[in-house]
Amino acid sequence: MPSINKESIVNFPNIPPFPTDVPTAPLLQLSLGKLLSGDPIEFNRLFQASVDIGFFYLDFRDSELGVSLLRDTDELFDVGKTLFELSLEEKKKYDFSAQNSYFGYKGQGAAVIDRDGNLDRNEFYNVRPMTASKDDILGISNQLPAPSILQQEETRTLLKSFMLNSHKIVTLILSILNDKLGLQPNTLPNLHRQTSPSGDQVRWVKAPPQPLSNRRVALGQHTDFGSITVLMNRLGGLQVQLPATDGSQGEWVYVRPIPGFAVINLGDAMVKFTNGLLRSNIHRVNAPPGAQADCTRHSLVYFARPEDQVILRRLDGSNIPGLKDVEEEVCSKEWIIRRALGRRVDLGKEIDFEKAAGTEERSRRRNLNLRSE
Ligand SMILES: O=C(O)CCC(=O)C(=O)O
Ligand SMILES: [Fe+2]
Repeated sequence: MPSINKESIVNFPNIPPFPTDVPTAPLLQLSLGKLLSGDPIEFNRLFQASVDIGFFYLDFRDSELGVSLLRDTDELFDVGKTLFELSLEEKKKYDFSAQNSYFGYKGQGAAVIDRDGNLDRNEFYNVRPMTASKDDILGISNQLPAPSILQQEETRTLLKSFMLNSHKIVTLILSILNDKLGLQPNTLPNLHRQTSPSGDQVRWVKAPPQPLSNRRVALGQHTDFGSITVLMNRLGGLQVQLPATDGSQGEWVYVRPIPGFAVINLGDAMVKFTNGLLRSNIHRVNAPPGAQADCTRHSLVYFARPEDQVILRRLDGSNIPGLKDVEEEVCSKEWIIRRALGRRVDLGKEIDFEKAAGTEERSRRRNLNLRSE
């Protein structure tokens, strides 16, 4: 058993407890240690969670890989706090959306979150991938300017470690799903090589406390546009929409952050690769519940997305349902740009809310693959 000496692995320091009287999502808690050791029961649970809701907890405490990620997460939370403390004027220098890039900074209120035109209430900072072969966190294609904290050697080493280790987890999950889907060996991992250009990124999210009289959703409901998301949360606020069983709107429930665990979810690419067998569930970030609402909420996310040129369409696996309709031919890069920038209000373009949508309609439909128990 790896040694655990960081307090945040046992509890989250300096934040009020998550309340006990709000509805929470009954997500499966999987063990990274068991997945790494090839436990077939844990493989089955992973597949089931991916079909049923597309969200699960992953216990990072029981393997060296997981503990290393928890340590990096603690330090990267601190980097994120310092990063967002820069002046707005400075941060805006790193907003590259006008260049059709979704890397860098997104200010609060830069995107619409619903059809009524309400604006988001959080800042993002997205960094480019670190590849195993190229020693540059800020680009495997063209390098973007970055604030000095991200250029420091220490931060780069930390980001490199976090990206490489997160991607190991992503590759493990993809290989397990690959085999359950009856795909040729390594089909899914080979569409996500960290050495190729892709939309992989690390994101820091910051949402300040909202005014008492007007607390609402900060990050609008969405499905993630990539393949696998590794999310590190401390404060509540994340909510998933449970699959509805009777055609009505599913209930919104909180995902309670658990110390030592990541929240993993599947994105649109997995829906498209499997013709809807796997689920990319709708989620959003609401004001944190109870006393937590008075705190500033930070989160750290690793997004793994298919390589830029990969076409998002059904893969030929023996357990993947056949197609009834003709599929749209869209590559990963185009899909990500459409989704990531399609709801930005600061680009001088008219917003077509529906056009920037993902696989929500599929997620909203009752998943016919749901077990009947
Ligand atoms: O901050 C969170 O908990 C979730 C963020 C999220 O869903 C996203 O960035 O796609
Ligand atoms: Fe998300």
